[in-house]
Amino acid sequence: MSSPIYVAIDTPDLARAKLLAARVRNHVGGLKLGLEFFAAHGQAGVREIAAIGLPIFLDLKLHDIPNTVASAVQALHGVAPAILTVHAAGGRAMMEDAKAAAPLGTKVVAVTVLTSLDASDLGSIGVAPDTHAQVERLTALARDAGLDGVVCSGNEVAAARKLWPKGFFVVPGVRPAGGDLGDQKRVMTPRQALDNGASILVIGRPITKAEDPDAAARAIAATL
Ligand SMILES: O=c1ccn([C@@H]2O[C@H](COP(=O)(O)O)[C@@H](O)[C@H]2O)c(=O)[nH]1
Repeated sequence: MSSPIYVAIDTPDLARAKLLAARVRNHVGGLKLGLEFFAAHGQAGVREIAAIGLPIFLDLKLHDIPNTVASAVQALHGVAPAILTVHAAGGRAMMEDAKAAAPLGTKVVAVTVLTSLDASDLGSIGVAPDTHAQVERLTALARDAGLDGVVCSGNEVAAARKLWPKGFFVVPGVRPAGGDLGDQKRVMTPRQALDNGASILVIGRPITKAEDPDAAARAIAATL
């Protein structure tokens, strides 16, 4: 079985992205490319990283009116990522149209509550300050819209899976015990996140900022 670890290759530097991907490729299950990389290198860059041979998770977190999101998803057929993200807050119609426009075989998953937010952040944007309730609400919406799964933190993944036993659960905000949190607020260790029901773990800086990224990836994999 392949590793549940997807490494977030968050850099606008193509040469560094390729180097990081090559260094970790034997210890992880996939590579995640996000806004930082896509804004700098677009689909041509995604194809260069995909050539390494691991599944690509394209984390664009699309959030717009349904027609715009569906057109953007349609335009991604040239790279056909294994996983693609939209924001659940875009609503049911947006998620339905995104899934309908996606290439066959691409899992479309919805971001519920960003792992960089806590209850008081939700309050500050006019949402009831309860991250669990908001994740549950948006998980049910994504399920009913026909998506493949959701993104949430390890704190909510067990409750989300209860609502959607066959869903695909992506968990970022993953830190080895005692690791630097950076801007993440809802975090969990890799082992705990898997035990709680994560399908895959997204791990960036604990690997990419380590002095020896392959050793860091190996060490995390050994805890699973
Ligand atoms: O809620 C979310 C959704 C996506 N992410 C992304 O995951 C990685 C995490 O990187 P770390 O360096 O391990 O913190 C990053 O690419 C985010 O864009 C998230 O963190 N939380």
